[in-house]
This record gives sequence, C-alpha cells and structure tokens, in this order.
Amino acid sequence: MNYFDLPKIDLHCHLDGSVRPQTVIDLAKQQHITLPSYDVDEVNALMVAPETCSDLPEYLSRFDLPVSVMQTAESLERISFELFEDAAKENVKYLEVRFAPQLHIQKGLTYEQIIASAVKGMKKAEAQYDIKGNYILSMVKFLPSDTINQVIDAGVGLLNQGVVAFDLAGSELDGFSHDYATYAQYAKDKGYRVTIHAGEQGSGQNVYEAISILGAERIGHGVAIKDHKEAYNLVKQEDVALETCPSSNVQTKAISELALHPIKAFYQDGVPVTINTDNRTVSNTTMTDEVRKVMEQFELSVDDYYEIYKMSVQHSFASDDVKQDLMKLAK
Ligand SMILES: O=c1[nH]cnc2c1ncn2[C@H]1C[C@H](O)[C@@H](CO)O1
Ligand SMILES: [Zn+2]
Repeated sequence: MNYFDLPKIDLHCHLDGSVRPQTVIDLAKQQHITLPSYDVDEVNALMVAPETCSDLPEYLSRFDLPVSVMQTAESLERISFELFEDAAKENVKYLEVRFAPQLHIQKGLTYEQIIASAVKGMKKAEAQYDIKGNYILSMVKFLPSDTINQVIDAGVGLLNQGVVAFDLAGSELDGFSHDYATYAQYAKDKGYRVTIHAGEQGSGQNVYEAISILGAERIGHGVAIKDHKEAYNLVKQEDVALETCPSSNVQTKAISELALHPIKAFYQDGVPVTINTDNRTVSNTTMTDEVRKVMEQFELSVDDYYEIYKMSVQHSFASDDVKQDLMKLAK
C-alpha cells in the first residue's frame, strides 16, 4: 500500500508543534535568540516529545522552544507557509491548523497581526500547491481567560476567509467546560465553529460536557469515551467527529500502546473518526505515518481508508465548494 500517494486530510494539527527544526535555528539567529544548540538534530531532539511522556504536561513542555521564535509577523507567516508546504508534499489535500494567538504577543504583535500572518502564510502555500486549509484559534487553558473574547474579536475579520473555528487546548482538568461556556457562546454568536480538546488525558465526562455545555461539533482526541457510556452515546447521537491523533495519544499516555487505541472499535460501531497528526514535530510524525500506523495496526482496507477520508471531509470546517472537490478524490 502506498500511503504517501493517498489523498489525505488533517483536521488536527498545531502550528507551534509542527515547526521545522532548521527554521527554529534560522529564526533564532535572525532574532538574536540564544538556543541551547544550533545543530539541526539537537534542536529537533529538544522539540520531539519522548515516545512515552509521563503525561500531557511533559508533552506540552516541548512547545516552549518553537513558541520563543514565533513572536514576529514574518516568523508566523514563514512557519505557516512551511507547514502547508510540508503537508502538500505528502498529498494532504486539506489541512486545518490550530494555534493559540495568546502565546505570540511577547514582542508586541496584536492578535489581528498574529492571525493575519498565519493566514497569509497559508494563502501563499495554497497558491503554490494543491492544498486548501483553514485556521482554528485555540485558547490555552493555562493562561488567564480575560483576553479570550479579544482573540475571538480579532479573528472575526477573517472568518470564513481563513479562520473557521474556536478550540480549547492545554492540560485537561475535570469539569473545565463549565469555566468556558460564556467564551464558547461568544465565539458561536460571532460565527465560529467549535472543536474542543477533551477526553485526551481527562475523563469521558469532559467530552460529554464539551458537547453539551460548549457545543463542540468535533472533539480533539476523545479516546476516553470508550469508558463513558453517556459520552459515547452523545457523540454518536450528535454525530460529533473524533479527531484522533494516534502517535500523540501514545506519547501522552492517553493510551498505553497503539494496539489499544479504540479507533477501530469506534469506526466499526459507527462513531465518526478521523486520523490526524496533532503535532508533526513534537510527535515526530507526518500524515503518511499516521495513516500507515492505523491501517497496518488495525488491518484496515483501502475502502475503510476512504470511508474515514469521507468522514473527515464531511466533518471538516471547509466551505461546501472545497468539500465537493475533496469528495471527488475519494475512490
Ligand atoms: O494534544 C494536545 N492536547 C492539548 N493541548 C495541546 C496538544 N498539542 C498541543 N497543545 C497545546 C500546546 C500549544 O502551545 C497550544 C496551541 O497550539 O496547544
Ligand atoms: Zn491537539
């Protein structure tokens, strides 16, 4: 099976977790930022999370280095362009990238400038390669919430022109949805779609609440619904797609080994599942690798692959025109 040639869709990919190591070095030099090393392999090793971290917070510690060089308009545009370029070169046809504007204000950029720079890089890549994309604005739960509505407001000018959705990322405490209900409502009122990281490190109850309290249409990861009947049933009833990220799920110990990932059981039972990278650099992966891992581990056929591909198209936040074009690629 030639996994590289398959048309692919990635609905869950973080910008700051997908930076090329050489780009970190180039940008650090330009910006006079001191790095622990200027060797590309050593810089890469500083960003790749171990195969098994002790937990999600250890995984998240790998973002400090790339975020440090992502504080200028040029760096954000370049990194965005390169991510779309890397994905296009392995036949990813549609890519939704997420990042947290709140993490990129260290050198005085406004939220509007931050979002516009990322979108500009994406548009440049769309013009050059056979790929389409959109941005999701992630709010990180480890920062104060008082600027969330400002970030939402800043994205409104590009809504449906490169920006499509609201997300909550960062470590997962039980019951977090209660604290973010008004922000998610504010985003929905402005026209944002909603996807939420839940059921990754936390319980299935978090998935239940992300859907019922925050109005999530998709869930980042969601593996924990396997042990939570109400959440499992709600996901099915509301046709909420799970953005599974197999390599990342092993690294963060959401599951102890790939063989125990519930993706196949979910798929066979009619739960909408999608296959995604999460973080190309931090998880040391590509869409080709993620598709290969899932198909080989769970002995999925090409027909199964295209079923999952079609679910990704249906549950993407792409325009109807883009969805139609993507559907034509399914065999
Ligand atoms: O898998 C994840 N779960 C929760 N948060 C995550 C994950 N991967 C990345 N993040 C965080 C760290 C990034 O700095 C932030 C925005 O992309 O989102
Ligand atoms: Zn994620």
